[in-house]
Amino acid sequence: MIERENPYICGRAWTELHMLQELRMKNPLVVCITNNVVKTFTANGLLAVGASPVMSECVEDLENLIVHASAMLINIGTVTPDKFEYYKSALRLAKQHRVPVVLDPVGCHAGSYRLSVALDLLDAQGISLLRGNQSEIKAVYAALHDNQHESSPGSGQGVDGGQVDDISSVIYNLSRLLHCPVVATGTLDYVSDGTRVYSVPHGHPLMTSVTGTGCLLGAVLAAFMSISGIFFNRLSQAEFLAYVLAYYDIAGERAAEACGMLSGSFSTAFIDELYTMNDAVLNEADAMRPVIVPEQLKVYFICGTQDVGHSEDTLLETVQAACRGGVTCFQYREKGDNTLIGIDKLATAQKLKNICAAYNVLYIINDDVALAVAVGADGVHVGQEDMNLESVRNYMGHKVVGISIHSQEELKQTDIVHADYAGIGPVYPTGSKADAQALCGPERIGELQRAGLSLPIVGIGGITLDNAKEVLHEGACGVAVISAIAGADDPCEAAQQLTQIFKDK
Ligand SMILES: Nc1ncnc2c1ncn2[C@@H]1O[C@H](COP(=O)(O)OP(=O)(O)OP(=O)(O)O)[C@@H](O)[C@H]1O
Ligand SMILES: Cc1ncsc1CCO
Ligand SMILES: [Mg+2]
Repeated sequence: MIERENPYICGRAWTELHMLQELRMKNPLVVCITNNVVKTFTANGLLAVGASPVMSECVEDLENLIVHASAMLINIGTVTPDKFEYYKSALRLAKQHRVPVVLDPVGCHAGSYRLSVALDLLDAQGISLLRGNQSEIKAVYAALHDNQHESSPGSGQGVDGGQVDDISSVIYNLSRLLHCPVVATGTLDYVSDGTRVYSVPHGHPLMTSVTGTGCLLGAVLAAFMSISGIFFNRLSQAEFLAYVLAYYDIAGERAAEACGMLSGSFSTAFIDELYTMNDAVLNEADAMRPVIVPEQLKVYFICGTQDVGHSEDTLLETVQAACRGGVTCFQYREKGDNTLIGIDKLATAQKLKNICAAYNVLYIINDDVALAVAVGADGVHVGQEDMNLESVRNYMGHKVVGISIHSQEELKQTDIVHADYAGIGPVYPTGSKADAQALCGPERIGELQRAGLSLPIVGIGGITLDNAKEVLHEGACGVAVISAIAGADDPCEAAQQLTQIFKDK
């Protein structure tokens, strides 16, 4: 986290994260129902992190343990029909006792029996987090999304996986389908809570040269799930999990150095690093990076009190209705005469954050970087006239940064590496922006892409149900609207109709 004074929090800065300290203080009991290959490594790894492991193999035993359990891991690595029955009973017991469960669908890309086991467990609705390598996660998504699993012959691979091209979209969509966060590991790790997506640029290839680093990660994530609640006023679920991944992967990097790059010694060195690491590493490192997937930008609603008769109540009602209608992203933009400032703006921004959180809607603040940091928004959107992009990135850290671009000249002047998505417009005439630039038409989107703009793009300005499709056909991932929703008689219905254009695109 960045240490910097913020006018909205009266000179206070972010305090440090103490995730490891909390975990070690709690010393959570993690019940592991795991495969025969990795039991000792998993138990030693959990002890090194500061959790208390117990491996359990039958319901009679689990009925006693569950009363004291803080978390559970179900890893299907050496599944048998009998064990499958046990997993189902374990899941039922965990649900009864409100114990969070991490599912590791080991090898489900390699064999259809494993896949059907993983799908049945997910179908039972008690899984709190799904963690697999990228190939496993992709197999689960393909089965649920395309109904492919019955005929799938398997990949012909072992339990290890490869890289998957569109893995960030896969985990975002899968997390929304399953209503639980999803972690996919590989060269980069990815996590989504169905609202945000982060990549974690850490780890070491040696982590794949010993078996069980993924399996242990599932157990470590389970341990951290047991303390996640105390961080939710500061971190989203996705950020919390990304910090756990960063901790784990940085331990892998340090272990690779320490063991002289030898795979046999790596396991021991890795346990040592998990044991000696402290919270300082999370407060300094480039722990995670934001990822914007096209689906997050589909229907992007922008609103402030100026758009709804200067009434805070109407603003909150309108945003709630839009969220109910299915918008994927909301930007709080308070701009113009007689709009909210200072403490009033802060209070409204906080209420809007709570509404977005309740509906899995990405929450972005317009222009006001300090406000975005103060309320812990998911990101900020800035124009060409605002703070320069590199400063915005430094201030926002791993949060999303959006930038408005109107022309090729502006694209050339923009330090685009610091942005995560671009807003392009005005594509059509609009009455919602007093200082709007010259009309650029939807063609500008394709033109800027051909000129090298590779960020996800949202079109903006005068977009309605009637012209929205042209904007998508030009290459935008989504449409940003103000009046099409805020000015509608029924904002919920207006939002719903805009989401429909993606169904028959
Ligand atoms: N090429 C790589 N470079 C850096 N780190 C990697 C690489 N591949 C995997 N990792 C790290 O290794 C750990 C395990 O991920 P992996 O995807 O190998 O899991 P897995 O296949 O389920 O492992 P297993 O089933 O053997 O336990 C993660 O922390 C991940 O970040
Ligand atoms: C190698 C292997 N086979 C089944 S489980 C397992 C451990 C890594 O997932
Ligand atoms: Mg695995």
